[in-house]
Amino acid sequence: MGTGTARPLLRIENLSKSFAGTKALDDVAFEVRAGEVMGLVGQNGSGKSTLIKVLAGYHQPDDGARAWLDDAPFALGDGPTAAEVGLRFVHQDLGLVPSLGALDNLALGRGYRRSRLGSISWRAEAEAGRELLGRLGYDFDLTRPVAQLRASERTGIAIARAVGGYEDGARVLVLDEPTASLPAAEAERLFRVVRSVNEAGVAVVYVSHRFPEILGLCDRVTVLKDGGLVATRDVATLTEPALVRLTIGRDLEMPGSHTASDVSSPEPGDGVLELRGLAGAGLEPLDLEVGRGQIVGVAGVTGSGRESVGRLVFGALERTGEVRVAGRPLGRTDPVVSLAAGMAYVPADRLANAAFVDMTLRENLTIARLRDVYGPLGLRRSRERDQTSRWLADLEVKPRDPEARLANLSGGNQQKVVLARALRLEPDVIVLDEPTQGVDVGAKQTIHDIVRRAAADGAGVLVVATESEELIALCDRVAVLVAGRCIGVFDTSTMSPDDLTELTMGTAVLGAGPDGAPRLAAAP
Ligand SMILES: Nc1ncnc2c1ncn2[C@@H]1O[C@H](COP(=O)(O)OP(=O)(O)OP(=O)(O)O)[C@@H](O)[C@H]1O
Repeated sequence: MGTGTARPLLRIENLSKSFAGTKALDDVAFEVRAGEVMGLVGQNGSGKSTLIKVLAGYHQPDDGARAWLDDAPFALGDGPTAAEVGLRFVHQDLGLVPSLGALDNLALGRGYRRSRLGSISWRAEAEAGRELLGRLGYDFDLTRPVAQLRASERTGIAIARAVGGYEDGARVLVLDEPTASLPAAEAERLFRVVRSVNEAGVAVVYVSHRFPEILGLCDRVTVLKDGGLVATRDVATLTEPALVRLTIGRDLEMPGSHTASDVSSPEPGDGVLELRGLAGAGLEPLDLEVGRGQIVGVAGVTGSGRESVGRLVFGALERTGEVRVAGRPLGRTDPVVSLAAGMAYVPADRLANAAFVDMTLRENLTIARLRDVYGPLGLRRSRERDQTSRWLADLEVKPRDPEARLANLSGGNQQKVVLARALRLEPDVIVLDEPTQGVDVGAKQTIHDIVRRAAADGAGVLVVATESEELIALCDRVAVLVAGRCIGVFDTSTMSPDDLTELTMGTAVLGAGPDGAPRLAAAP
């Protein structure tokens, strides 16, 4: 935690922002004190990103908003002014060029250091880059394409680029869900980076749906709901349930433990999804079976092969081995073949791979199967709208308007629409890659319930996820990948999230204790 003082560094008052038909922010006040890490939380669509985008100058606020840095007023809604007063941003899309190394990415925006003759001074670049990333605790090859680095290292580069050498006047660093796609081990590393930036005198605004992070990292937290300010609290006075209550206005129900016994217990061999020697893209041959009514997870750190599994199963990546759906092998490696066989897939990067951002929610939802919204006179909009409205209500999507454009929804709400499209197909097999990434605590529970319901209705579900808590809460069994290889498929009823994290890091193995019960031991 930071060394927060009572002195306000950044202050915003009367901040409202209206979009056509939506008031994304309504008379919000927000303050960051010198030296502190300030959390910003709220349900999907509560206005967090809008607040950050107004600060960054991407959106103009409505009239009446006022802001100060160190008691000096400045205009909101203007990018150069934001940069000038010392506001720095790392957005969820880190804005890195994947094929370039850290040095080139650090130079993006500011330009390269040059010799007196005007040529790029690579030596100066390398020294400065090494020094800067070294201060944040990183030591990797600065010329290696960032696509080949760990996710936390990429985030580190984006942070290093944002704060520069600190000498260039960084006062407040805003991090928008920096750990959304980081597994626990890598998130820990990032926290150290955040702390070291903070200790160097830069205040931090930290946006996250992961409340343990907020409680562990922040000094204070501001909660938004429906565009309005709910509360600002010292985290020392809060517990996780209390923060949940402030955020969603109610307690979380205790997760109902999912058991496949809700439906007829699948017999061995009743696998609706069978993977036989599935391999490709960093994954060594994997055997796995998912029965009807079962939810099976895949865990692994970045680079373990986890990222490829969903796409390999669905046929979106070239694979070897066999994938069977309801006993029948999928002939070709082709998503069209997988869909026709009764498999639906929700990819992790929904915007790049699953969303038609310029289309309406109705179009996004029904596009995967139009036959049941077709009548003799063509597409029946009213039927489409009815179906869409039902799904939007079921998943608590905001706004509930089937004619809203997907681009205008908050990130978490976009995720729900993409998920609804897959579930609407009533598939035999559902493959979910990071199903609740960027989704708020309440919506996460809703999504888990819906996935459980789909399983109870007889689907087989494969969930690939970075969060151990999520896998333990949702799955019956979890396959753990380490360095491309599956080290075992574990029963989640005997395992804690920490056990699972340790297994993914290769620092523990699961053996049998004296009473025959599974127990963790250090890896040999
Ligand atoms: N460009 C836009 N046009 C219309 N409405 C928008 C636009 N951008 C955001 N909104 C709406 O403003 C509200 C706040 O969205 P915002 O993205 O700030 O939420 P958020 O708290 O960041 O959510 P998440 O946790 O899902 O990222 C939402 O109802 C969203 O649909």
